[in-house]
Amino acid sequence: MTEPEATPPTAGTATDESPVLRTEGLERRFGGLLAVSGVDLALPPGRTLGVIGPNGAGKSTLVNLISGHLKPTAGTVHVGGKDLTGARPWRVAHAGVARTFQIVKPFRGLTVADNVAVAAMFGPSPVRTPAHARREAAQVLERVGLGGRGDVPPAELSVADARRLELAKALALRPRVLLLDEVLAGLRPAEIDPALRLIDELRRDGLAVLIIEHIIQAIAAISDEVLVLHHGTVLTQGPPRQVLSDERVVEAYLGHRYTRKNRS
Ligand SMILES: Nc1ncnc2c1ncn2[C@@H]1O[C@H](COP(=O)(O)OP(=O)(O)OP(=O)(O)O)[C@@H](O)[C@H]1O
Repeated sequence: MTEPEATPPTAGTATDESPVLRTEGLERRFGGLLAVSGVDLALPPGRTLGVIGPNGAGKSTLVNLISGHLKPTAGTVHVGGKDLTGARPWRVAHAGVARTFQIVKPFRGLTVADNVAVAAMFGPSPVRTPAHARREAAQVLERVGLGGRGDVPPAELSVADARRLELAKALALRPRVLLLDEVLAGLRPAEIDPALRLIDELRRDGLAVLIIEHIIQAIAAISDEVLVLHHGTVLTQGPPRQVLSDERVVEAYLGHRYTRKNRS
């Protein structure tokens, strides 16, 4: 019998790496409502998972269960092989998971740079001096395109810059997993492409990215896989092209206007 020809590994992909984030049977009930039910996901470093679904599908609840802002009623969350099911947010952050919030949450009394420096000081690495934290903050602000805005109060930022600050605070924690909850919301069309490029650069640097987003073209452009939530359960998961043409996804979420527009 002849041996099958070996297929060389694809450069730059991380499919063979073990997942840095894994959930199994994740569930959250609110009284009689099953907001999230039986969600299994496995996200390796250097990959982006897009999470989509109708309003109320359970997307933010899923992120809150991973980040420790909500406790699951069943199931598990592992980060880097460590069981963090039901752990508090600071423990999850120390294990390398950072997140942004749908509604931005800066410390209003601090400058933009100090908001990021505070995040840097609470990161998983050993205690840093304020001067060190400020230097890190300056680097992160540069990276997200807020280099010249460190001295202003967050209230003076535009919607796009406020979202950049939210991302900078997450990155200052030096995470391995980045959870992005609608970071593109409120951005003007011209601001979306640079934001997507930045997220993709972070993925190429080795971060595992989970992004919730309603802008389907954006999700399709940057996700390696798309997971569709519907009534709290996974309707389907797979490569963007396959998922976005799935009749069940069209029926439950996208609508036929989307498919007609994208076929023409
Ligand atoms: N703290 C809570 N208490 C009770 N019900 C909640 C709570 N948080 C969320 N829910 C309910 O759980 C379900 C899932 O909500 P979730 O916010 O996760 O949906 P979503 O997919 O993020 O929606 P959207 O796209 O509108 O942000 C909804 O029915 C919501 O009303």
